[in-house]
Amino acid sequence: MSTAWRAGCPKHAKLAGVEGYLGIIVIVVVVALLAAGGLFLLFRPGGKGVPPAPPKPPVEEEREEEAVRPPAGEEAEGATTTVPPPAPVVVPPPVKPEVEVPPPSAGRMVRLRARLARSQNALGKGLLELLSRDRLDDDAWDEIEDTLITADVGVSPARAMVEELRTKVKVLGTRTHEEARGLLREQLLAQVGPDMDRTLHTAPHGERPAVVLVVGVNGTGKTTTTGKLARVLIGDGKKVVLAAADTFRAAAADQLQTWGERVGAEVVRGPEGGDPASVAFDATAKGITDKADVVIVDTAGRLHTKTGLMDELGKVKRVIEKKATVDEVLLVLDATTGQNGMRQAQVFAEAVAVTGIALTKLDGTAKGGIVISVQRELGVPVKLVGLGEGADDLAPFDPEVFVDALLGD
Ligand SMILES: Nc1nc2c(ncn2[C@@H]2O[C@H](COP(=O)(O)OP(=O)(O)OP(=O)(O)O)[C@@H](O)[C@H]2O)c(=O)[nH]1
Repeated sequence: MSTAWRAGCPKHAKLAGVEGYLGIIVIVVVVALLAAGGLFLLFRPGGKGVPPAPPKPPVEEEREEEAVRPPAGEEAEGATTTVPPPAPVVVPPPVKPEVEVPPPSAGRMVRLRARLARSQNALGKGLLELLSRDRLDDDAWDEIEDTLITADVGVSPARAMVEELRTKVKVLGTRTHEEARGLLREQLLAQVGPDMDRTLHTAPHGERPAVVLVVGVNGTGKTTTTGKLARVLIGDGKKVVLAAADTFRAAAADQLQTWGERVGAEVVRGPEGGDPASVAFDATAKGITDKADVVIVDTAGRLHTKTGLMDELGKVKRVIEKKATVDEVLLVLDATTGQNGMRQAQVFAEAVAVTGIALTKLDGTAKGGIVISVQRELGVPVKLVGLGEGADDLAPFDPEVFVDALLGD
């Protein structure tokens, strides 16, 4: 039945009216349901209206991600997120080694006297024991002489000492331990030479610094002594420039550089294998410009031929003397090398006019007598002694403190 037909019949017209109402109600309900659904979707917790709080990944992960994030230019094409520019990299300023203020040198040997314990036992105590005997026959005197020779005193100084002691003991007759000690002290001191001039000449000459040339065989402690000496002088209030003129070994220059940085001394160095004289010249010039008090020149200690050595050290000295005066030529000698070391030292002494000896490693030998023999053979005073590997283990040599340390209290 068509709709036109239903409208024509009254029953059907009533029915059509009811159907119309129902349709409207259905439409209203559907619309209401749709509206409610939409509102629900819009306002449900976490819905589009309230942006979800960004998930908080663990802090560690975030850092890792940052670490691998490529630089802005390398971002993948098409990426829409804007990455903040990388934070500027802060490069910490180079750490300057702390400059140490060394203690002044006065009284150092007294502080270090315990380091002579080895020599004390072998030389001092041994001799004192022999000399304190009631009866001193020829054998006892021979033993005294042997003890002196074994301790590197040297044959002729040992004989001279025994002769003197024999005469004194005869006059004195029986002696107490104290008297024997007094006798020995007097004799040892006479041999060490209490009146020798041991001044280290480091006073500047007007505008020009004093120059100290350090020579000696490699391994004797030359570079270490140069560094320690710089500390001694700086501790005494002087301004120091160091010259790394041992250009044959880069390690020697590095070692000196480290010393310089620690104590606050400028270090002048040249290219490896370069001319040592040119480094010495530059350092002297720097000493003048910087108004330094002292320039210390660490030279190479290659023991080739005497002529070669003479030429090399002679040139270094001549070149320095174009600008200043060489006030000291310090020969570094290792006390533990005995007669062999002495022969090598002699070659240096013949090549250059040595003015003083720095006797190193005196703490490592029982043969303290080397102080006596080296002065006698080279004819120059021991001015400095090395009594350990520490930075402040170099002391101006003091004969009385030395002899007292040998004999013990
Ligand atoms: N026990 C002791 N060791 C010392 C003393 N002086 C130096 N030394 C040590 O001796 C060694 C050699 O010292 P260096 O200064 O390198 O010797 P060098 O003569 O300059 O030798 P090169 O650098 O090869 O030219 C180092 O280990 C020093 O620490 C000292 O008085 N006592």
